[in-house]
Amino acid sequence: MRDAEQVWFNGGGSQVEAMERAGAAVAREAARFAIGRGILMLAGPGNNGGDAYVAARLLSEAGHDVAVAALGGKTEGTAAEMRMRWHGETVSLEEAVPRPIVIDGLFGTGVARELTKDVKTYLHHIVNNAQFSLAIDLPSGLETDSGDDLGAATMDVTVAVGSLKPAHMLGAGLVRCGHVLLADIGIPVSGPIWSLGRPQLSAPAVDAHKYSRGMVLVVEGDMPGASRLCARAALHGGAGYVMLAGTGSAEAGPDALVHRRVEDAGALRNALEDERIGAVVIGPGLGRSDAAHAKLDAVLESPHRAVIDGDALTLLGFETADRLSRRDALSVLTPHAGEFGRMFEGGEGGKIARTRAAAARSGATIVHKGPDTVIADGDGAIVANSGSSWLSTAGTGDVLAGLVGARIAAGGSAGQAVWLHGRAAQLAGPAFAADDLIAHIAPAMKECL
Ligand SMILES: NC(=O)C1=CN([C@@H]2O[C@H](COP(=O)(O)OP(=O)(O)OC[C@H]3O[C@@H](n4cnc5c(N)ncnc54)[C@H](O)[C@@H]3O)[C@@H](O)[C@H]2O)[C@@H](O)CC1
Ligand SMILES: [K+]
Repeated sequence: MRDAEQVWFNGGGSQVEAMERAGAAVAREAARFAIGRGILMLAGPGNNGGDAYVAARLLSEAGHDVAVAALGGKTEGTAAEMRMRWHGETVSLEEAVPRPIVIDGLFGTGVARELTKDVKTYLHHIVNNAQFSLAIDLPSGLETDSGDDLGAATMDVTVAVGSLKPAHMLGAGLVRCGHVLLADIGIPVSGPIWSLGRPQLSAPAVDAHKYSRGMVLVVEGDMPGASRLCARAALHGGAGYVMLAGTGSAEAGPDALVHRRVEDAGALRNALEDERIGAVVIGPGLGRSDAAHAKLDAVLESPHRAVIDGDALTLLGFETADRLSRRDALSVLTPHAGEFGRMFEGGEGGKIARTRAAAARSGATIVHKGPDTVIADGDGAIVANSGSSWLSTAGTGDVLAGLVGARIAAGGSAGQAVWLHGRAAQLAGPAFAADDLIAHIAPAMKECL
């Protein structure tokens, strides 16, 4: 957004015009919710406050009852001009009395440090005593690139100005923002970071056969249930052929699943010689024995696309970037936060920046899981909000790994798998077990055809 604004200013756009548009967008949304109730507008010293003064003026002109509570200190630049154009009631934040509607324009993308105790106390008191709260651009006290909480209050609605910022989809922002509305202010925005939308998929071609649909080999581990969940998800994720390669202890599950006896890494290497394989999945229930390690080596040394999950990520540890950057074929890693930390310790910035850096170092696509899943590769990042907090149950990661295998074997993307997984969870409703999730993948896919 910062870059987009700069380009727009260079092309003759003015700060005043941008702020008028932002304030107008906020006033439009606020009016829909206010329905005649009194409005308290909180205004800070920067441009977020500038937006607030514009919105206060426009709402007041439209007949709303508006008071402004201004943060002490000097207002600068365009915001100062907008403050001068506001002729209504203004009190200090300390003096402000809560009103039914609160609009928070204290700080936006410019918040640079923890809110002071005083500001935080007043802000929370006012928001908690309002019937409805709306944040301009971001809840004040939410760090824009990481979603870190620097003292923000939880809002009902946040009007994102011009584009979504990472904090609308990451970390504490998931709770603090409430419902996010995106207001177009006529400034074109583009960049390498996206939010995940519903993918467009197509039905198999008329001449499709099981191998052209994508063959997925799932390496069975010490916990056969996990491998089986993964393989079943791959079947329902659209793969044409799914083979579970192991010692047969997982021999159960749908008859469509092909079991191949693979005792050790040597046998796995033989199985991996099949050129028809579209993707290999290793990690779900794999275990961390020497035998598991040897199987992982066999997969990494194969020329196939690979999905690396669970124990396989822990086995790789700090060698991940080194080993994966030597692979020619696509590798997709699906770590949760703990596994990510064991592979790529440290790293600067928020989840998006850290995941992009790890993708650049390893050459892999990284699906950094959580309620704010970040999918990064060399081209950029896509952020996905999970779809359902009920996904926080054992086995859902195995299902995702199988789905990623199915989609990349079919020439699709990890993002498709993440979307299908989240949507299947929504369709499954509350308190599902990972097994049940699989039955909802096909209905989720139907929405993409
Ligand atoms: N640049 C533009 O022309 C546009 C900016 N827009 C608005 O401008 C916002 C960004 O404006 P700014 O960059 O001025 O930044 P903000 O208005 O978010 O905040 C910056 C100000 O807050 C102070 N500050 C930061 N953290 C603080 C803390 N913890 N305690 C006390 N003071 C603190 C800073 O010293 C600075 O004065 C966006 O979020 C959006 O609302 C919109 O008007 C659209 C156009
Ligand atoms: K704000």
